[in-house]
Amino acid sequence: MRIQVVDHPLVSHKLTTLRDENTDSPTFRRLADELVTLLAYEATRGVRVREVEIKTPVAPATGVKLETPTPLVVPILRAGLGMLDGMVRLLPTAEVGFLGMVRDEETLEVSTYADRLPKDLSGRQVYVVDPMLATGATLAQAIRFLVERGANDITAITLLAAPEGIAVLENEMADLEVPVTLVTAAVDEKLNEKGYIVPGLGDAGDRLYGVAH
Ligand SMILES: O=P(O)(O)OC[C@H]1O[C@H](OP(=O)(O)OP(=O)(O)O)[C@H](O)[C@@H]1O
Ligand SMILES: O=c1cc[nH]c(=O)[nH]1
Ligand SMILES: [Mg+2]
Repeated sequence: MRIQVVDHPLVSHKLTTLRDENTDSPTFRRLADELVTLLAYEATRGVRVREVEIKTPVAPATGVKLETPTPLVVPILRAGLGMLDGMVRLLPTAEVGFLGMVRDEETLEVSTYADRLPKDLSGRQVYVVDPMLATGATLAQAIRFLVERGANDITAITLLAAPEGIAVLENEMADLEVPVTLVTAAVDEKLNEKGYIVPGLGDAGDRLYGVAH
């Protein structure tokens, strides 16, 4: 698995406010949206394009257009929804598939409650977005679903990642033929005994949308 930590002062600046417990929900949503735009710019460096010939008002020119089928963006509900608009702003022609996944706060086991992915992802390039990579169980399961459907190039974009979760993902992805890239704004120190990222930002879904039961 290729890992890219986006090291940029604007990313660090926005992330600091995002982490702050005094940041309210509207500001949190705006910052998550702004951050994903910056991360997506880096994450889409490998987006597939094809050469095209065009004519400018002055002369013929060679350029590129996004290859078809265009990439699939997959937000993991709930918190991943906070990163969707920023992604499709950069990739307006992308299709969107949804995965609803939740981890049990006691056991940290993950269950999938919604699967609205295209049935056949053969040869597709997929960008999966979720702000938090904690134990890694959620992203590992999501990536397995995508590979089973035929995706052949997967990039996960997160705001924060824990070293423990990265290790789990690397282990899970070791025997996959499919290239997987992780793009994140920061790798934090550790997980606490409740599986929360330290220092982290708390529960991303709750901070975006309110406490869910
Ligand atoms: O790496 P893991 O240990 O699996 O944890 C990460 C997951 O936890 C959070 O979702 P949560 O289960 O809180 O659901 P929500 O988005 O509905 O709040 C987060 O958005 C990730 O999906
Ligand atoms: O710190 C964490 C870990 C998992 N999910 C979150 O929203 N926050
Ligand atoms: Mg949550």
